[in-house]
Amino acid sequence: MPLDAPTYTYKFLKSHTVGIVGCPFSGGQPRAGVDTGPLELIESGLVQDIEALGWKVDFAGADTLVSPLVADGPDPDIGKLKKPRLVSNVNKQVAERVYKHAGAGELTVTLGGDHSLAMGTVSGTFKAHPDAALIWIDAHADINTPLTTPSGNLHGCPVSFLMGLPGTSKEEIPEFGWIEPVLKANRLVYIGLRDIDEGERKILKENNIKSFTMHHVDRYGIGKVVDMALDHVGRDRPIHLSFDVDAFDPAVAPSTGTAVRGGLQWREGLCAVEMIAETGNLVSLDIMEINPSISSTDNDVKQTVDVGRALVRAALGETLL
Ligand SMILES: NC(=[NH2+])NCCC[C@H](N)C(=O)O
Ligand SMILES: [Mn+2]
Ligand SMILES: [Mn+2]
Repeated sequence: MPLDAPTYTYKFLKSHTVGIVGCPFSGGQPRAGVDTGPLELIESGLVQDIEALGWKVDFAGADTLVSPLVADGPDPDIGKLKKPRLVSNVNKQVAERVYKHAGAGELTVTLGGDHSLAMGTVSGTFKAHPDAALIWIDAHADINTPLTTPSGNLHGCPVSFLMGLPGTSKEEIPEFGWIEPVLKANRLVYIGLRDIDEGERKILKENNIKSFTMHHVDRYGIGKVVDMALDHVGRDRPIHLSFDVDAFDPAVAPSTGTAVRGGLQWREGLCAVEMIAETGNLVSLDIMEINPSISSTDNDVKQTVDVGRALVRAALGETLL
C-alpha cells in the first residue's frame, strides 16, 4: 500500500524532495554497460516508486543525465590510473549537480554508473553538509591510491581522494585538484567488505578506519553491525550512504562488474538501509555498479534492478508493515 507521506522525519532536509542525479558513466572501470544502469532504473519505474512514498521528485528527465562524453582531448594514463581526466571531469560535474540538490535541502539520490562517481557525489554532499558521515556498503573498500592501485581502475580509488591520502594531493596529481579532502577517517564506516587489496588493508589499519566485513555480519547479524556502525560515526550528523550493489551476494545482484561470492542477502542489505533511514539523518544516497550488460540468465538484470529500486525505497521510508 503506498504511503502518502514519508515515514520518518528527515532532520537535515528542507523539504521532502528527492533530487535525482543520473550518471551513465563507465570510465572508472573496464566493463561496458554499467553506464546503462541509471536509465534501466528510471525505466523500471523508480520515479513512480518515490512519488508513491510521498516524496516530490526533482529530476529533469532521462535526457539530462550527466553526460560521460567529455573526453575533450587525449587522456593517457597517469602512472597506473586509467582515463584519469575523463573520470575527473565527469566527477566535477557530478559534484556540482549533487551540491545543487543537497544545498537546496533535498535528499540526493545518485544513480550510477561505476563507483568512481562517489568522488563527485561525496564532494557535493559534504560541501552542503560539512559535518556529514559516510557509510560505504560494498564488497570492496575502494580506497586504493594512485600509488597502491593494482588495476588502475578509478572505481577502486574514490575514497582515497576524498580523504586526501598520500598520492592524491593537488601537487602530486593536479588533474584531480578540484577534490577537497573533506572526509576524516573517523567519519567513515564500511559494511560488507570481503575483497580488500593488500595496500588497502594497510590504509584501513594505519588510519583506524572502522570496517565491518562479512565476517562481522555473519557473527553479529546485520542489525547489530549497523547499530555499531551508526554508534561509530555518531547518530546526530547527516549521513551519505554509498551503496555498491556488489555488496550483495551474486545470487541477489548478479548484474555487476566485480561480483564477489559470500555477500549480503536481500533482506540484510535492505535492513541496513532501513535502519539508516530510520535515524532521520540520511541526506544522500548512491546506487552504484548495476551493469545490465552482465547476465547469465534472463532474470539477472531484472533482479539486480529490482534490488536497486528496493534500496531506494527503503532509504525513503518504505517499511514492511
Ligand atoms: N567499485 C568497485 N566495484 N570496485 C572494485 C575494486 C576492485 C579492486 N580493489 C581495484 O582497485 O581494482
Ligand atoms: Mn564493489
Ligand atoms: Mn564500490
